[in-house]
Amino acid sequence: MRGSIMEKFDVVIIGAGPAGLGLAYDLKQAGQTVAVVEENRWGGTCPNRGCDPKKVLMAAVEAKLRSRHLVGKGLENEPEIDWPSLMRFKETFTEPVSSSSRQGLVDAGITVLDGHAEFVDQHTLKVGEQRVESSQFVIATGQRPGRLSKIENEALMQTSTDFLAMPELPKRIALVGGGYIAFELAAIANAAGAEVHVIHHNDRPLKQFPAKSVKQFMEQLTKQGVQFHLNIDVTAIEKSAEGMTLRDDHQFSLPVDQVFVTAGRVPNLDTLNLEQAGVETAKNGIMVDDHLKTTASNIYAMGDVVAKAQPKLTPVAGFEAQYLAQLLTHQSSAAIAYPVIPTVVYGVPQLAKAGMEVATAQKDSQRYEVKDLDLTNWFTYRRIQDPDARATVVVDRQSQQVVGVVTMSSEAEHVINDLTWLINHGGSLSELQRQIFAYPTEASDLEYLR
Ligand SMILES: Cc1cc2nc3c(=O)[nH]c(=O)nc-3n(C[C@H](O)[C@H](O)[C@H](O)COP(=O)(O)OP(=O)(O)OC[C@H]3O[C@@H](n4cnc5c(N)ncnc54)[C@H](O)[C@@H]3O)c2cc1C
Ligand SMILES: NC(=O)c1ccc[n+]([C@@H]2O[C@H](COP(=O)([O-])OP(=O)(O)OC[C@H]3O[C@@H](n4cnc5c(N)ncnc54)[C@H](O)[C@@H]3O)[C@@H](O)[C@H]2O)c1
Repeated sequence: MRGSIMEKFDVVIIGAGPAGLGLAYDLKQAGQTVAVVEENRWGGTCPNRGCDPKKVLMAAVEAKLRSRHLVGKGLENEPEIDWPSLMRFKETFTEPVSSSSRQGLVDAGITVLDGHAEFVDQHTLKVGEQRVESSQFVIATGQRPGRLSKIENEALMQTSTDFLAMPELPKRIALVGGGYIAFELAAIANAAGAEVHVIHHNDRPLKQFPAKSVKQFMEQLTKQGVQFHLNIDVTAIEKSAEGMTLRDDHQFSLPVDQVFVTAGRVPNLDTLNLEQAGVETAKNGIMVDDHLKTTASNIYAMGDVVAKAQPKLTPVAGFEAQYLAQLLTHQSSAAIAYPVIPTVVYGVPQLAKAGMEVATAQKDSQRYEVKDLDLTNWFTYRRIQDPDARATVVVDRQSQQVVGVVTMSSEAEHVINDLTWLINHGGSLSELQRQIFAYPTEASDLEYLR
């Protein structure tokens, strides 16, 4: 059966995550006819099973660990995390997301299509039994957790989505793969009382950050109780009466109750029938040019599904949506130009970075100065008794502009936003001394970054 054909749209967006939703509203406001297709929860990864629920759980972790640092210094006890109650609190955020995201589109006059989208040809999409025609398409289908198919009984491994919806906290947890997600989920489960193991296949977990900073970060998490197992290639999971045991091909054997795969995410492109539309892909996503156009002239892609050098994050997806809104409404024809993008690994402490890699600066020491600062005794960090607070700042010797930062502390999310703003505005460290920041805060401390 050919299926019914809907009206022809100006733009059809596939995927209702932060990228898809942002673009849909902007195009509609500019007078275009727009449809959005979603096969799962409206709102996408970030508010349903990513950033937002994770950060809600992190609020309890922050309260607990920050209290721990002040026991005997004004506080008597460290609070305990009640997992079921924390999850109920999290659900007050996640539960309404899908229906309110969908309804928001309907209220704005945007057509919503529930179901899996796949291309029939360059101008036609199939959503269930419906065929949808459009002048232009935008693919914003995001990523999903990658699997480790070579591991025996791999199906026993759960994903970050399962973790963020766990009604009960298992006693012993293993996370296989040491990236952003593993470190954050480890910090949460450990603070909530589980025995937590992070297993990584080489000696460079969190490889996006300098090895020295990752070592300092791991030392903090190890002191809290997280157990790291480096250079271990898990090859099998055996189910037993007590739970399950992870093994490698050598001596490694680890009994746990639940295992999560945290070994990277893969782009959602394999079931889109992209070859029918002439859209080419690379290993890490859909190939686009510097206008986010795919190899098909009327099809664009944005957000996590794109093969790109930039980190795959919500504000990057939002930035690309804003860019495409300008391009598709002919308000701009310029190539996309990303600002410096900050990233944070959440926990207590947090590890954050922005701008030039420290290793790149170290290779050109004539041009760049790398300042390594121990912030632990600065007022901000002493006040909250942060056990270890650090910053590495890269400065261009000639212009004195700050070009890169890595920082670890309980305040790192704020420090990195302040310094990313400085980097993007070509500011120097002395610029910070000419500002009046509210005192005493982490921002007013920045004048000591000399
Ligand atoms: C555990 C976790 C924590 C994270 N924490 C952070 C964080 O702290 N900060 C941060 O910036 N980023 C974080 N991220 C990343 C962030 O969630 C993503 O960068 C962001 O959601 C990308 O937005 P997107 O719109 O490109 O894709 P998504 O949000 O993934 O949305 C894509 C949508 O497309 C739908 N879809 C896919 N295929 C089809 C199809 N064929 N037909 C119809 N619909 C389809 C999907 O169901 C999904 O709803 C985290 C991710 C995870 C998993
Ligand atoms: N705070 C944040 O901003 C945040 C938080 C979570 C996720 N994210 C986004 O989601 C993305 C995916 O996160 P992620 O942690 O899944 O991926 P990741 O790419 O950050 O880390 C996965 C790690 O697993 C390792 N690995 C791969 N195969 C393995 C194996 N067989 N055994 C052990 N280790 C293995 C990889 O070497 C890699 O270091 C991030 O890159 C980021 O874009 C961002």
